[in-house]
Parts: sequence; structure tokens; C-alpha cells
Amino acid sequence: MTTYDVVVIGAGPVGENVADRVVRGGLTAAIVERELVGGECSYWACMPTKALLRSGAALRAARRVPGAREAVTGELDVAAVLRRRDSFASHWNDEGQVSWLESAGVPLHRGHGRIAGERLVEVTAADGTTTTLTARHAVVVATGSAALVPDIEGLRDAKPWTSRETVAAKEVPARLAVIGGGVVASEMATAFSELGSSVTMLARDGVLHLNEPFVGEEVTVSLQDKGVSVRVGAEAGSVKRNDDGTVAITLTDGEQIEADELLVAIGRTPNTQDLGLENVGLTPGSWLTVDDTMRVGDWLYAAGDVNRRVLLTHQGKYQARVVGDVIVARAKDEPLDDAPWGRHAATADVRAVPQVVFTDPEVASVGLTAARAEAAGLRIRVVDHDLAATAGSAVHAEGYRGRARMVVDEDRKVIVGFTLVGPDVAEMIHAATIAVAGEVPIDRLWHAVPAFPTVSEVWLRLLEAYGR
Ligand SMILES: Cc1cc2nc3c(=O)[nH]c(=O)nc-3n(C[C@H](O)[C@H](O)[C@H](O)COP(=O)(O)OP(=O)(O)OC[C@H]3O[C@@H](n4cnc5c(N)ncnc54)[C@H](O)[C@@H]3O)c2cc1C
Ligand SMILES: NC(=O)c1ccc[n+]([C@@H]2O[C@H](COP(=O)([O-])OP(=O)(O)OC[C@H]3O[C@@H](n4cnc5c(N)ncnc54)[C@H](O)[C@@H]3O)[C@@H](O)[C@H]2O)c1
Repeated sequence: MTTYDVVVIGAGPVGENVADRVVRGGLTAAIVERELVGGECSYWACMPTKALLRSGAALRAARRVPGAREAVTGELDVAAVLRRRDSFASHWNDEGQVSWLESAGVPLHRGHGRIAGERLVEVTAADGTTTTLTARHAVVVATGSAALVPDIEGLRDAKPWTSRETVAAKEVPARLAVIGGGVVASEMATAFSELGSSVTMLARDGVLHLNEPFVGEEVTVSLQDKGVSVRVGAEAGSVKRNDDGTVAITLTDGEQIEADELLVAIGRTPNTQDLGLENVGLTPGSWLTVDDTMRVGDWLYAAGDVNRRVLLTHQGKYQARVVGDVIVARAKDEPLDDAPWGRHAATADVRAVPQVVFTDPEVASVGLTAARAEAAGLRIRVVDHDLAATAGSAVHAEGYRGRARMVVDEDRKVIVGFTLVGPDVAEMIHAATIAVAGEVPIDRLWHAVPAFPTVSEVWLRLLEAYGR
């Protein structure tokens, strides 16, 4: 038996941050990891995907500026891109992150963690030996999520790629088919078409359809310009891996599509299947529902993808800071500041989540879309502006194309949503995140003057269109 104040199951970005936070708060914590310390984000998601996309983005950026364009005469060096991806995935070796855990004072228990009872976690190591960890105060589940593979006839037998195989691909397939039109599908269609694949995207529900409608329009046009066949409304009915290794996809309308590999990117499923949830009255395989302090029940908490609030690393790490502080406060019998926007409440999860989709053009958004604000019953005003109509964008690139939307809550005169789509808008979103999370009154935003000539001058244009 080994006893700690807190036991964290899962050493992805979220679990690591929970453990660090509670140790900084003066408690002891251990972490349990069955695979690589660093989780999905480090080895099969955020970091390697952005490395796969960045070289193409840099090449595009140079090609859009006369003078630089003439200096760029070749194509992407695919082998060099894949090598850079390998290094951003730390060659799938977690030594660096294990040393970080050591420096943070967090003991690592390698193995599969299961909740064995109240405040008890059983860890089964690769050699089959088990250790039982006892938590004095809390167990935090941070086991993340895995790709969801739908029940399409023949699909599992055809051994499709999920995001993992795609992100870690050793070679670029000549023809890549993609089921899905969301974030993974759009980013990987961008990356692989730029790396030389002929990509067909089966976007049953549209491209990035949960964003403002103009986002999908802009990204679709650009994917098509890269030669991607974007099939909105198309649905796979059955899939077969042929003897020659190719994949045949039959659509529900009977059409056949051939590809060398098939990526399935239709969302995620929680890693709670074999977690011992049944031992504490919960259902194996379910998402773990939490309150704003990340609490599932008395001593059990869940943070990151596994609670389904927001499936993004930065937001999971925000939850980790919140839950770490909550556990420390409760352990010390200190009062909780868990009112909205309090230290112990993850309010931004519902009000101010930023996201960047690294497609071409980039998509950067925060807070509510107009549709979601209306569905939430807010009285809103929507203000749109052409991002190309600023001096900054004209200088930035020839033929700059982009859009901006600001969603204003008319009763409170604050921005509740902001979306940008255009080249290199990723770094612009934090200004909007501050405006939304800070609930900065529109009147005061007139005093936040964007520098000339930057693309950020769109803020001024949006305010002018809104009126004073
Ligand atoms: C292709 C792709 C690209 C993405 N790009 C971005 C991006 O650019 N930006 C962004 O913000 N988000 C991105 N995401 C989302 C991001 O990867 C997740 O939100 C993030 O990894 C969640 O972190 P987590 O710690 O909750 O879970 P994970 O990173 O999934 O980590 C969970 C850990 O728990 C371990 N584990 C699970 N069960 C057990 C068990 N029973 N016992 C022991 N260990 C266990 C797992 O092995 C894993 O290491 C992307 C996702 C994908 C799929
Ligand atoms: N840059 C980033 O921030 C980034 C990048 C990649 C992934 N992620 C995160 O990872 C998570 C997973 O991404 P994802 O793209 O797998 O999910 P997603 O939820 O973004 O998109 C899933 C898509 O699949 C479609 N779909 C659902 N069921 C389907 C079916 N049976 N057949 C065909 N289409 C179907 C949906 O309509 C949707 O368009 C997301 O929540 C995302 O936030 C983030």
C-alpha cells in the first residue's frame, strides 16, 4: 500500500498539471500512466499535427508575398517535414516528460490504473504486478479520450487510420480518404494534400460546421484549391480493404471511392472503459460529468477530455489549475471561491473557450457563435467585416482573404463571441479572448487602439460598423 494526498490517473497534459498544482499547494501527489507521459497531445495530437502543418504554412506565406515568392522555387521536402514532426513528437519517447515529473516532485506509477473502491487506485504494471495506491483526499481522473470509430459495415476489419496513425504516418499515401468534416479531418486534409496526397473528404455534416457558417465556406474553397475533393453530405455505407492493400468505400448512394488509406475522424470516446467505474456506482465507458469545480462526487474529480466539457489541451490545463486549487483548499478546510469567474470555478469553459484550427486559412474563435448565442436566449447583434479591408492585411499578403465576426450581447454591451478566418490569424485571437473573458464594455474597447498597419485594425472597423 502506498499513500498520497492525491492520486491522478492519466499523465496527459491535464493530469500532469493537476499533479503539479496540488504539489505546489503543499500536498503530495502520485500519477499513474499506462502509455507515454505527456498523453495524446504530445505524441499523436497537438504538437505533431502542428509540426506537419507548419512547413506548408510557411511555404504558402512566402509564396503570397512578391519578392519572397521569387526566392521560393521548390516544393515541400516531405522527408524533412516528417523528420521535424518526429522531433516534435520527441520520437515517441517520454524521457523528457518523466524527468519533468521528477523535478516537479510527482512519483510516477507506470501501468493501467483502475478505481478499486473509495479513494483506492489499483495499478497493473506491464509485467502483471499490481500496486494499490490510497488517496487521503482525492482521486482525479484525467484519462483523456480516444478516436471514435463508428459502426460502418466492414470499417473495423479494414483497419482504418485514426488520428494516431495519420499523425504518426511514416509515408504519405498517394490517395487519402477521410470520413469527417470536423477539426481533425480539416487539419489533416490540409496537411496531407500539401504533402502530396490526393485527398477525398466525406464531410457528411459539412466542413467545420459548428463554427460560424463563413468558416466552412472559406476553408472549403481553399481545400478545393489544393485539389481536395470535398464531398459535403456524403456518407460511407460500407468499407473494404482489398487484397492489394487499397481501401474501397461504398457511399450510401452507391458510389465507390478508392483510396490507399482511410482516416476516420468523427469525434472522440472517453477512456473510461476499463477504469473500475462500476466499483463506485458509475457506468464504464461513459463521460464523467462534473460541476464547475471538476467534482464528480465527494472525493472523485475528472478533468480534461474525459469530462467532455471542452476537448482542448489549453482548456483542460485550465481545468487542472482549477481542480488542483479546489483540492488543496478543501484539504486545508479553506472556503471555496466557486462563484462564476471565481478562483475555484472553470467558468471560461462555458463562456470563453478559444480555439485555433490550423487549416489554410486559419480559423480562430472564442466564445459563442451567433447561432449558439441565440440558442442560449441572448439578445445579440452580429457585426461582420472583411479582414482583407485593412492596411495590415494588404501588406501581409497579396490576395489576402479573410472574414471577422463579432457577436455582441445587446443587454450587457459586451462581446460574447468572436471569429476570425484568414491567413495567420491564430495569434490574433487572444485579444478577443481577453475581451470576452474580461467582459470589457464595448465603450471601453474604443480606447483599445490597434496599431497601424496591422490586421488587428479590424477591431476598429468592427466597432465603427457597430456604431457609438
Ligand atoms: C489529431 C488531434 C489534434 C489535436 N490538436 C489540438 C490542438 O492543436 N490544440 C488543442 O488544444 N487540442 C488539440 N487536440 C485535443 C487534445 O489532444 C486533447 O484535448 C488533450 O490531449 C486532452 O488532454 P488529457 O490530458 O485530458 O488527455 P490525453 O492527452 O488523452 O491523456 C490521457 C492520458 O491518460 C492515460 N490513460 C488513459 N487511461 C488510463 C488508465 N486507465 N491508467 C493509466 N493511464 C491512463 C493515457 O495513456 C494518456 O497518456 C487535438 C486532438 C487530436 C486527436
Ligand atoms: N486545432 C485544434 O484545436 C484541434 C485539432 C484537432 C482536434 N482537436 C480536438 O479534438 C477533438 C476531436 O476532433 P474530431 O475532428 O475527431 O471531432 P469533431 O467533433 O471536431 O468533428 C467530428 C465531425 O464528424 C462528423 N461526424 C460525426 N459522426 C459522423 C459519422 N458517423 N459519419 C460521418 N461524419 C460524422 C461531425 O458532424 C463532425 O463534423 C475535437 O473536439 C477538437 O476540438 C482540436
